[in-house]
Amino acid sequence: MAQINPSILSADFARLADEAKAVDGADWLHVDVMDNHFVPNLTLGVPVVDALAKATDTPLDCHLMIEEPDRWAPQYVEAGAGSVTFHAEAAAAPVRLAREIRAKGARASMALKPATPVEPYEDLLPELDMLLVMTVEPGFGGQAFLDIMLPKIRRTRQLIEKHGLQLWLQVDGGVSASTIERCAEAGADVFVAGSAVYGAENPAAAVEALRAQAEEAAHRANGS
Ligand SMILES: O=C(CO)[C@H](O)[C@H](O)COP(=O)(O)O
Ligand SMILES: [Fe+2]
Repeated sequence: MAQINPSILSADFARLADEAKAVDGADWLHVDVMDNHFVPNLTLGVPVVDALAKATDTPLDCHLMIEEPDRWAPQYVEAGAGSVTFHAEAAAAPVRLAREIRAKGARASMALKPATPVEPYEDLLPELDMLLVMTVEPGFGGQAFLDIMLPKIRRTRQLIEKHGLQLWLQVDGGVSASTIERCAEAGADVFVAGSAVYGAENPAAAVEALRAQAEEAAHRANGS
C-alpha cells in the first residue's frame, strides 16, 4: 500500500494546525527540520514538533537535516514524532541511534543524500524501519526531481528483498504527478510530496490522486 506524506515545508507556517487538517487523509505528515549547518536553510525545531503533535492526529514523520542527530533525534521522539529520520552523512553512530529511537517508541529511519550510496549500509538495514532515498539535494522544497536516483531506488528495493526485510522505502524531493509513477515502479512505497500537495487547489484530493497513481504503477511493475 502506497503511503503519501505531505511535507509541511510547502505549507503556510503561520497556520500549521490548519494545514495539517487540510491533508487529513494523509498517512503521515512530513516535517523537515533544517539547522542551517547540515543544509543551507533553517526551518523549525523541537518546540514546533511538540505543538504540531498535539494539534493533529496524523502521525509525524520528522526528517532531520541537522548536524549531531545523535544528540537531537531522541528529543523529537519525546516531542511526539512517530518516525524520526536522521542522515547517514551526519550520524556519528547510526546503529546506536536507530536503536535508541526504536527503544523510545518511534520508527527509526535513515536518509541518504543523492551522492551517498546505499551499499555500504546493507548490513545496517535490519536496524531500520525506513530508508529515505533523497531525490533532490536536501535543503529546499520545490526542486526538480533527480531522475538519476531511480537506479538507487531499484538497488535499495533489491537489497530489502534479498534480506526479506519489512523496511519501508521513502523518496523525498520533486515527487509529483509526473514523477511518482517512476518512483513506485522502481520500488518506493512511501512518497513525500510538498509542493505537489500544498501547491494544489485541493491538497486532500492531491494526496488521494498521488496515492492512486503510485498504487497503479506498483501493480503494473509487479505484474498484478
Ligand atoms: O526534505 C525536503 C527538502 O530537503 C522536502 O521534504 C522536499 O523537498 C519536499 O518538497 P517538494 O515535494 O516540493 O520537493
Ligand atoms: Fe524531507
